[in-house]
Amino acid sequence: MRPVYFEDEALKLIDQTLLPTREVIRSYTDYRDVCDAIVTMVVRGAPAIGVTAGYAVALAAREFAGRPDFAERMQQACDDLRGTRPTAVNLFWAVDRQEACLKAALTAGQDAYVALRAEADAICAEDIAMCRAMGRAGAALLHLGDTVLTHCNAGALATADYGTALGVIRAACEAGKQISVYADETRPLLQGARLTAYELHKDGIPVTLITDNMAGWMMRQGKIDAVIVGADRITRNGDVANKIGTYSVSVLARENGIPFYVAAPTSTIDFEMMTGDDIVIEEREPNEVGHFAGVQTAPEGIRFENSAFDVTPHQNVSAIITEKGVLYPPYIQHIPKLKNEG
Ligand SMILES: CSC[C@@H](O)[C@@H](O)C(=O)COP(=O)(O)O
Repeated sequence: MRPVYFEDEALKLIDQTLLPTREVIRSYTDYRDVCDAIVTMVVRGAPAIGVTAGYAVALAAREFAGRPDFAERMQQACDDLRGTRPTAVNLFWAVDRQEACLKAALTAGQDAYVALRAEADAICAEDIAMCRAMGRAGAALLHLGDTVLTHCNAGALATADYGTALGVIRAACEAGKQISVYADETRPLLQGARLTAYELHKDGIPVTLITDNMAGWMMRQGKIDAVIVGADRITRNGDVANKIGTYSVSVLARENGIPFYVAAPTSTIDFEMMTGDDIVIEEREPNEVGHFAGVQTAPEGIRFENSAFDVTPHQNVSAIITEKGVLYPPYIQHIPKLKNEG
C-alpha cells in the first residue's frame, strides 16, 4: 500500500522519487506550499487533491493556533485552498468537511489541530477504502483477457492509493482476469504516459502507450473491449467532467459499440449540481500547449487554448462505478439517492 503520511513536522505525500518527470516533494509544513503543489499539479487527480487539501487545513490550524485572528486566518486558508483548481469537486468536499470538523472541535473545546489532523487521516483512509470497494465492484464488468483503454491518470498516484479506473483494472487482474491496457498519453502534460504507464508497468500489468489521437483507430480495429476513466466531477444527471479528451473518447466508444465506464468515489459527485453545463472548466496556462518538456514546439505569436477538462454527457456513459456499487442509466434516478446512503 502506498502510504500518505502526516508526521510531526511534515506532510509527506507520496514517494515520487521514482517519477523522474515530477518534482520530488516529500514534505510540507506550510499550507501555502500545498496550495502551490495543487496549482502546479505536483499533486493532481481529484481524490488526491481532496486528501491533500484535508491535510493542508490541519497545517493551517497548527500555524495559526493561539492567534487572536485564528478564525479569519482559517477562513483565508480554506478560501486559498478552494481557489487552487476549480473543477475537481473532491477539493471543495474535503475543505467543507474540514470546516465542519473545525466548527465542531471549537464548539466542543477540543484542540483544532488534533481534530483536523484526525479528520484528514479519516479522509485519507476512506479514500483508500473507497478505491478498493470500487475495484471490487468494477472488476465484475471486465472479462477474462479484456483490453481496456484509459485516459489520463486515474491510478494510485491520483488517489491516496490503488486508484479509481486503475483500481478497477488492478482488482480485475488480482481476480485473474489478465487485463491489458492501452493508455492515452494525455496531452499536454502527459499524465497517461508518465503516470499511468509508470504505475501499470511497475505492477506488471501489460500496458501499451498510445497517442491521444490513436484511440479511435484502436477501437476501429477491435483492439479495445472497454474504456474506463476516472472523474473530476459528476453531476446529478450523470454528466462527467474528466481530463480533456475524455468526451472525444466517449464519442468514439459509442460509435464503435464499446462500453464506456466511469470509476469515481461518491466524494466526486456534486449532489448540488444538476447537469454538466454548470461545471467550471479549468483553463490552464496556454504555454503548456506550445511547449513539450520545456522545449517550444509552436511558432512565436501563435495563440493557444488549454482547457484542462471536458464534460462527457451521461448518454455516453455505460455505467458509473462507485464504492457503493455500479450505477446504470437513468442516473438521475440513482445518483441523488447515494447522498445520504451510509
Ligand atoms: C482518480 S483521478 C480522476 C481524475 O481526476 C483524472 O482522470 C483527471 O482528470 C486528473 O486531471 P489532472 O489535471 O491531472 O488533475
